[in-house]
Amino acid sequence: MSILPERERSNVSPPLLEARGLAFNYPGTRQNALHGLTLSIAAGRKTAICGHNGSGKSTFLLHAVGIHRPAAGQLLWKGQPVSYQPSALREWRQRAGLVFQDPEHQLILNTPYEDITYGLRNAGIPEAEIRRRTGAILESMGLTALADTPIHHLSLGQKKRTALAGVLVLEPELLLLDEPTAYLDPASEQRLVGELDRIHESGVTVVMATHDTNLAYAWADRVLVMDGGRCLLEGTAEEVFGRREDLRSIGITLPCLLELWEALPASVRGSAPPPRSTAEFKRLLAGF
Ligand SMILES: Nc1ncnc2c1ncn2[C@@H]1O[C@H](COP(=O)(O)OP(=O)(O)OP(=O)(O)O)[C@@H](O)[C@H]1O
Repeated sequence: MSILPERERSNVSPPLLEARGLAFNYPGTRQNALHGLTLSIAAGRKTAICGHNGSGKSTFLLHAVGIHRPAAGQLLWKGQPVSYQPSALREWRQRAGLVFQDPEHQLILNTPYEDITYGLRNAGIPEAEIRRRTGAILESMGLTALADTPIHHLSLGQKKRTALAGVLVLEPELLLLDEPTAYLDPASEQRLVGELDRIHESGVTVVMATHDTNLAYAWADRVLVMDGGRCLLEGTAEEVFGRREDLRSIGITLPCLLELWEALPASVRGSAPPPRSTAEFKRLLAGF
């Protein structure tokens, strides 16, 4: 099956991050985790990367912050090939931050305060500035009261927010999150999505890898679909989720809202574009 990635059409400036033909396999494995992966992350947008287990989403994110290095192909940052020299890597990881799926893999110190300050100390930021930035990020993430609580006493949602704070405090241009809502209850998920929207509104480009097509459809303005280490579809949420047969053929479920919308008689749907949220759905139905 061949579904070619759609080209970025509207952006004249180069993408913030671009992967061209990346190939990668883990030591001791035969199958390529990335297999000619070509995709672009547009600056200033909210991008969701969808794909089922093992499609290569996490492996791409690890390339996006220079933790893995491709065996073939190239990564470009603002149109320039990235460098793997130690000083360039350090700078790259301040501009692009990754929040891991499991906060246990990210949080290494004893308390949120210690963990959040760790990255700033490594970056050589003066102590007064460390205190100012850490206080501000703890406040904005609702973690001030937990600043000195042992990490192992925090709930999963609090650990996830701490891991996110530790990345945000470095003021990245690009924030990447691997399955940020996994295992969160609906209220914690809603809170996290609200936080991601505020971060995006402050000018940060946000990318999340997720299995959850409902979330991707409601949240993202660009969606990429990966399968077998490649990017098969790339476009707006409407464009990508409009490719129903392509998605079904690789086992990706359509967002519930779209399924429901399509189940309505054409006379009810009229010419309105499909709703992106439950509230919008209700508003459209109330019009009939
Ligand atoms: N540390 C590792 N060692 C060996 N193989 C790995 C390792 N990590 C991932 N892989 C393999 O690489 C491929 C891509 O995995 P990856 O974790 O990138 O996919 P994913 O889309 O993020 O999956 P999931 O949604 O389950 O997290 C899979 O075949 C996986 O088994």
